[in-house]
Amino acid sequence: MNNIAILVENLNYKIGEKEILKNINFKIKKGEFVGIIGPNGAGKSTLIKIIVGEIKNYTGQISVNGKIGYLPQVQTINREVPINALQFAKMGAYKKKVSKEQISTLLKNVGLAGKERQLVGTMSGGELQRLSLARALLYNPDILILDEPEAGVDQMGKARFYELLYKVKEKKNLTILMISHDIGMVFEKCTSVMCLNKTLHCHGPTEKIKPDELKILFPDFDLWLRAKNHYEREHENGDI
Ligand SMILES: Nc1ncnc2c1ncn2[C@@H]1O[C@H](COP(=O)(O)OP(=O)(O)OP(=O)(O)O)[C@@H](O)[C@H]1O
Repeated sequence: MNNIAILVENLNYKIGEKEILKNINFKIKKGEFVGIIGPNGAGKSTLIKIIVGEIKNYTGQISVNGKIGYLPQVQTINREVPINALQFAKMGAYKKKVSKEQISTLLKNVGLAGKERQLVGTMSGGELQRLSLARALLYNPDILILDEPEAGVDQMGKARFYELLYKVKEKKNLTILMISHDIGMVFEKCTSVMCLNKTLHCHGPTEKIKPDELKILFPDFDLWLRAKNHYEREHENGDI
């Protein structure tokens, strides 16, 4: 288990008579950046909720080696609560004492320098996403789990965020598990891919997943190709 971050064995989960996840088995090694893809209703969020401990009535074994930092979707964050970026980030520290300077440095590292006093409700999707990352990092996780970080974030914000994630992963030797609907971005940034649709259809290093395997899962595969071409056009000058 030493070099394994997450081990899932014989996982099954039902809601009533409906099978949501069926016989899921996989290992994620430390330091991997894994993208979970699959159609709507495939069970991706359910799998993550099981790994982070939100859902408990499954059968099978889940072993997690390290502390998990969890980033829910931006849309689930309540923008009505009148708190500023500093207060929001500080919640990630739980009971640990952190100084304002520590948080300010972290905000700077995620590209939010000087935004300490800005109300969370007035932030863009991209800013809120990076603020959530700062909050999760304050907890010093070994494993970061993200549910659709691109939701509510524009294409450039998304590319910047994935680039930032990759840098943080390298610097802190994190393992990342991320649900995404942006197949193009997953193939650009992740080291491996998991294709889920109730069962695990394919799992392996990004370069070893064959387009034919994805075509079976995604009727709108052509859309992905268009998204990929768009991404390449936007990045032809090497900008992030
Ligand atoms: N509380 C619930 N009661 C009944 N069915 C549920 C419940 N939560 C999830 N489901 C069903 O479980 C299945 C998997 O849902 P889940 O949210 O994990 O899928 P997903 O792959 O994350 O989908 P999406 O990409 O649309 O977010 C879906 O068919 C969904 O309708």
